[in-house]
Amino acid sequence: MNTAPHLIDGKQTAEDIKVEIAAAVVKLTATGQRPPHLAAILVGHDGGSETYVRNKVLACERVGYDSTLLRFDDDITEADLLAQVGALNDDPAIDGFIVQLPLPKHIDAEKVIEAIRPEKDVDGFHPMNLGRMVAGLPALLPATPSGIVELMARQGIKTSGQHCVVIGRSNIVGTPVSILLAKNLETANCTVTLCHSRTKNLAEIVRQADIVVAAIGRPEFVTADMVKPGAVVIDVGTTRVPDASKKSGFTLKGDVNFAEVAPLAARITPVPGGVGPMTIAMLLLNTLRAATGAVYPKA
Ligand SMILES: NC(=O)C1=CN([C@@H]2O[C@H](COP(=O)(O)OP(=O)(O)OC[C@H]3O[C@@H](n4cnc5c(N)ncnc54)[C@H](OP(=O)(O)O)[C@@H]3O)[C@@H](O)[C@H]2O)C=CC1
Ligand SMILES: Nc1nc(=O)c2c([nH]1)NC[C@@H]1CN(c3ccc(C(=O)N[C@@H](CCC(=O)O)C(=O)O)cc3)C=[N+]21
Repeated sequence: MNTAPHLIDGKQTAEDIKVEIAAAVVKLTATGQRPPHLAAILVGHDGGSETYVRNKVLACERVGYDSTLLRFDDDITEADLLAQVGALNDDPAIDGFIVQLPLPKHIDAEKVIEAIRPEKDVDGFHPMNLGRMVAGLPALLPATPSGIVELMARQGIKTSGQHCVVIGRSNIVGTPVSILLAKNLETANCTVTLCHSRTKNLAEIVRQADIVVAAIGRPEFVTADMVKPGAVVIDVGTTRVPDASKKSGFTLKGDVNFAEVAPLAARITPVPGGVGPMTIAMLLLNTLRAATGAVYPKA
């Protein structure tokens, strides 16, 4: 079975974007400005989070940004974490920062996100940025949803008038991507259905989709019987499933049963190498926009 030609290569597309960003950094620094500076706060020792944060820091170096990683044990108090957020807010050498999720249970993640200054919120999770996005105002857009839109745009996938079924309604993926895809934007104008754990007849609804976006965190949840032949399938899920045959001890699984679904999909994103690298590319792009005052003009 040859599935390669219809793979949506997120890794390559993300590389293309990083080359563009690196060129913009060269231009910026040639005018005497310092390079953009991204900081990340990581609490605890979750393996997945460590990988993503490390990938983000490496990506910064690749495009010529400065980066700072602040690590804390998972017994850090909410007050101490909020103080760290405040320090980054006030640090003129930091253009943008993220607080890696999930946070330990004793910390209110909403409170931490709201404490981030919107102009430094390069994750686009702050209610100000989400609200501006909904209103169609310039905003720092959440990285995974905007990465999905950008990936489809650069891969020439037709979205206008298409029925897109999003599975999952989290604040960081499902809800914002459904809003973006429904907007009157060049790569959007979809008719969107948003499904979640209370959806009745989920399989039947997903089968009506021209475009499926799966963001639930359940490995191989979307099976062949749920997908209309010729549909475009975007797999956001990244779950580490124990695998003794791997040196790392796990395999990264998407929310789509790739072996079953790939043969009948028109185009499909792989995991890894699909949406994940785009998330990082869009985070870098947001950092450039924050550094240059593209959304919130610098004082
Ligand atoms: N590639 C990337 O860059 C990124 C990948 N991810 C990955 O995407 C996945 C989803 O992440 P995230 O959105 O944060 O996850 P959350 O756990 O926050 O949300 C999961 C959503 O899926 C819904 N859901 C769960 N089970 C079912 C089911 N059986 N049927 C229908 N809906 C269901 C939930 O519904 P309800 O609301 O009713 O509970 C919820 O809305 C994870 O694997 C995560 O690792 C996340 C961010 C970035
Ligand atoms: N504040 C915050 N912002 C986030 O953006 C955020 C977060 N918290 N918490 C967790 C989720 C998850 N997430 C991913 C990012 C990149 C890959 C990625 O690059 N994946 C590679 C593989 C990486 C690997 O090998 O494990 C790929 O799919 O090809 C995956 C997942 C961002 N998230």
